[in-house]
Amino acid sequence: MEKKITILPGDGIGPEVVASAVEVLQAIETRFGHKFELDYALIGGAAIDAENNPLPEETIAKCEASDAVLLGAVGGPKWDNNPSHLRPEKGLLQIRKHFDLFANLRPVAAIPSLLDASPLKREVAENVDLLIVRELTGGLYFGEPRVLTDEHAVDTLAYTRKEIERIVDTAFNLARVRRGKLCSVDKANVLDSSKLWRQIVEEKKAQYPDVEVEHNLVDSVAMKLITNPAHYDVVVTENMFGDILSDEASVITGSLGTLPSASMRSDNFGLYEPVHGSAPDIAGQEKANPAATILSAAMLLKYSFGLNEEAAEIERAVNAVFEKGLFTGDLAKTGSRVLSTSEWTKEVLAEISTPVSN
Ligand SMILES: NC(=O)C1=CN([C@@H]2O[C@H](COP(=O)(O)OP(=O)(O)OC[C@H]3O[C@@H](n4cnc5c(N)ncnc54)[C@H](O)[C@@H]3O)[C@@H](O)[C@H]2O)C=CC1
Ligand SMILES: CC(C)CC(=O)C(=O)O
Ligand SMILES: [Mg+2]
Repeated sequence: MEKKITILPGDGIGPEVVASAVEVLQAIETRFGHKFELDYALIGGAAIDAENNPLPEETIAKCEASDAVLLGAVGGPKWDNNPSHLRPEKGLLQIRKHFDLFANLRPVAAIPSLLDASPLKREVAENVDLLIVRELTGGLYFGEPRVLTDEHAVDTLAYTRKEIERIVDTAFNLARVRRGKLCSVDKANVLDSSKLWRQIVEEKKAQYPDVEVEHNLVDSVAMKLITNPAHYDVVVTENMFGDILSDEASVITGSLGTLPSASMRSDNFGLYEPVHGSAPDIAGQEKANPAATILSAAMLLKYSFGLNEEAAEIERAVNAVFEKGLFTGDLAKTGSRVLSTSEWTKEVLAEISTPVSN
């Protein structure tokens, strides 16, 4: 198969974890005989420094000419005091909006060999297999008006019926091919946008009689997600609620460095990125865990290219390295050996180039 992928390394640990994922994609090319044409472009702080624009036209053009996009992360203290139109995060929000990537899929599954790394008790973390479906192009991160003066600031949480319907349909369809359970998360006791959200989920229920639906308020979900995460199958929610809950869910696997994501629209085009940010505290030190980005590349192969066997091979290789007890610093136990980003990546590459013996 011949495909074009735009690579957006971004800032902080972004370039480090993306380099790992690119090596893994190249190993998959070799092993399975595909051709992935990779084209690099700027986003975030790196793009502000080079072009004074967090999302240059050239980056958009390259992504438009590709079949999928792989992104690292954006942001860092260097740009923290920039005006909002020159913030690295603005570039990320803009690219999601430009490509109408309304469905952010964030799977969180317990990894047996990491159960000791999780701060949760083994019996709480094991058997977790949930999918957060986060609305990504509306809600609090995009609503107008926005105002910022020294005396007054406004953010707006707004949704149209169409925006809610399409993310809710996506979540119902994912629930029916998983375990048939959907939890819609809102704040309908306070927010009118949540009242409409809940009403639409109720209306849609009849179209999906095979899916069991519950409504939960976001504050109690924040508690239940770490006291009883195995309760959840598919969780659908507003943009910022999903952002917060998915970082929280990283305690289930023990590190943000393990959680991948896919940002999709209705066709096969997608942008794939780890759930974590640019981690300035460990950037440039070879400390980052590249698993989340490597697993995001696996999601890319599966969702955008339909390469299920290749994606499964990446997941197998990552799990095999964990099972050998090989970890970067975020997951290593006190006193045990810590692998650098590139050492850990080499272990994954060795797994992929060694066909499994049965
Ligand atoms: N998608 C994106 O590009 C995102 C960008 N950001 C930006 O990133 C910057 C830093 O934000 P933070 O709140 O610190 O969140 P963060 O996710 O970058 O880091 C939070 C903590 O997790 C650790 N961590 C994150 N990824 C890791 C990995 N792969 N391996 C090992 N440890 C890892 C970091 O070292 C840090 O202690 C900010 O500028 C923020 O705006 C934050 C979230 C998402
Ligand atoms: C710019 C932010 C919304 C990025 C973020 O935290 C995320 O998408 O997880
Ligand atoms: Mg986030």
